[in-house]
Amino acid sequence: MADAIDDVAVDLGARSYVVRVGRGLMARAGAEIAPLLNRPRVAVVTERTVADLHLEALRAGLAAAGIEMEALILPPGESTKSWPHLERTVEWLLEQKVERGDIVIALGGGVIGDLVGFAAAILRRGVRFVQIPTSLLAQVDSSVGGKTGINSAQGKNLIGAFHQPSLVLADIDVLDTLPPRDFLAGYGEVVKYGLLGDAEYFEWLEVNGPALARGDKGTRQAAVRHAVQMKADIVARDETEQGDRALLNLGHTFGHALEAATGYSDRLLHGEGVAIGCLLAFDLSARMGLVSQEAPARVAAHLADMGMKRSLADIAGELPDRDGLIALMAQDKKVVMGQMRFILARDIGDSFVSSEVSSEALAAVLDEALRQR
Ligand SMILES: NC(=O)c1ccc[n+]([C@@H]2O[C@H](COP(=O)([O-])OP(=O)(O)OC[C@H]3O[C@@H](n4cnc5c(N)ncnc54)[C@H](O)[C@@H]3O)[C@@H](O)[C@H]2O)c1
Ligand SMILES: O=C(O)C(=O)C[C@@H](O)[C@H](O)[C@H](O)COP(=O)(O)O
Ligand SMILES: [Zn+2]
Repeated sequence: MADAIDDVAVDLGARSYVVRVGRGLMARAGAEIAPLLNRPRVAVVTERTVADLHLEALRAGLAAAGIEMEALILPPGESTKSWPHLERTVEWLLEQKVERGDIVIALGGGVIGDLVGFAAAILRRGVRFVQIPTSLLAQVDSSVGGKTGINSAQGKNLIGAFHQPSLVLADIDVLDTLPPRDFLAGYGEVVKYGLLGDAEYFEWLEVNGPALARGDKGTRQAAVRHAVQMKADIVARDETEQGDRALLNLGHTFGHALEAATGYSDRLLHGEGVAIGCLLAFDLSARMGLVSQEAPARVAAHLADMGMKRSLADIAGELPDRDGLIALMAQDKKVVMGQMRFILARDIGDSFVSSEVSSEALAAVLDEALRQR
């Protein structure tokens, strides 16, 4: 069923595009994408879980506008964001004779969006692509803003490019099939928006998070639209992260190190690492006297209410020691002249980028977090 669609513009001059958020967009995908096409065919890259649930709906939506599609189906999971699958994707797109004027479609969560966006960025030195995000995380975050790439054993997303999509179709109905764990991981990024720059949104989430988790469609559409609007505003100000965009990295210096430490496996999903990392960033800010102790307590209480992972104790198996974690954090892309930069908080909804983090405070926060395991 097609209800009202919310359009969020990402204003980037010649690279501007629209993020459409609403119900029934998959069935209308052909009509939405047709104006971008030079010829009525597209190449779709997806993964097995999403393909089994949603690929035929996309095929039908495209066929309704006379558009043919070929599909490549990759394995699901974070380890797909890697050189072997990038190579396979690029070679397949070349076999399909995808031309510079064609459109590639990324149908899936953030793993597929990041991988396929990067493949599109390097294919014939750049072809256009459309994001059809199917996870909560991908709808509120990864499908917007043009960060694309793959992981390295050295660290998260260390190989990639900025390559903006030409259109994003966030059909909120596809989230009906998302497993609870993946919903909560995506919710980690949702909460991040409130924490980094919008205390009212955080308050709204404290009230409405449970309805969102229960699948209420009005709440879902409002939550996704607001997050996308926040991201669009930040990206429009700072497309390539020279300044403000780094705020979107709240929790990620910790989270990415934990993902590398757990081998990009399902021991820790990206959004879970972000939620744990946000709380660690608030703990660090409190230890540095930047924010009151009540703030991290309130963040922890909301994560607990939602049944989310929130501490290192929630990660199964071995973790590196404090220095091992700091070594992983030192590969972060925000490092400047060897100095780590963190997103810290003055309050809920008031974060900032800082290179002035005392190594004693960082060590103390990590020691405390590791002691709780
Ligand atoms: N580019 C960016 O700005 C950006 C932002 C945030 C995160 N990311 C990246 O996104 C990735 C995480 O994204 P994710 O959480 O979507 O992971 P994901 O793509 O692995 O999807 C999560 C899980 O949900 C399943 N799934 C997806 N859609 C489904 C649906 N509709 N129904 C049932 N199952 C479904 C997938 O098969 C997978 O098992 C990480 O690699 C992270 O680094 C990128
Ligand atoms: O879009 C951004 O900018 C973000 O930082 C969003 C993050 O949620 C996302 O995980 C991003 O991929 C992290 O970027 P990275 O530059 O730290 O790899
Ligand atoms: Zn993220």
